[in-house]
Amino acid sequence: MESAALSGAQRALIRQSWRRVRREPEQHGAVLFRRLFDLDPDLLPLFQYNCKQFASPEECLSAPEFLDHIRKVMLVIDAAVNHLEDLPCLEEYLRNLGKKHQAVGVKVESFSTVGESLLYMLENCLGAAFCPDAREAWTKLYEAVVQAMRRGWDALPEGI
Ligand code: HEM
Repeated sequence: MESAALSGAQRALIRQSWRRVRREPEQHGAVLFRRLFDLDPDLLPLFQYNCKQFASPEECLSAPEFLDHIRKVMLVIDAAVNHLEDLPCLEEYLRNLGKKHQAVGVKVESFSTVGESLLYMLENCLGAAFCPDAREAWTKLYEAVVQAMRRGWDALPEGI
């Protein structure tokens, strides 16, 4: 993972903004996923627990299993923020996470929409404090995370 791309100032901006978000991960994670389903409603059917499909984003957003997924996503972002100086130590975990998402039918392109939703959530939570420099720093960090997950897709043999 390319950690060199993040400057010291960018790492500071990321840590500072995440301090506000991490206080209420479920609430902010729900803003992220509500936005995701607004931008791409076709992602809803990918979330099925015990083979049951959700009838609406609202139903999904109130299911305990999905709330667990929200917590898992926020924990991965938290881990990235806690390892800004050493992102490569997350490489193997993220590559495997990418593989798992491919296995449940996620398309790698959908992670761009997740990125847009993440920026939306940060703006929603931080307001004016989410300045253009902070947006750029978060965009770089998210890209590094997705690049590592993408390598999980690339790692699979063809035809699987
Ligand atoms: C298009 C967006 C996404 C979809 C459709 C999706 C879907 C899923 C599904 C169906 C599962 C398995 C069931 C579950 O554990 O709830 C899962 C697991 C998981 N997802 Fe996602 N996910 C998405 C984005 C993300 C992102 C952005 C992250 C973190 C950066 C993430 C982190 C995780 C984690 C940590 C697990 C548990 C993996 C394990 O069991 O080891 N997901 N995801």
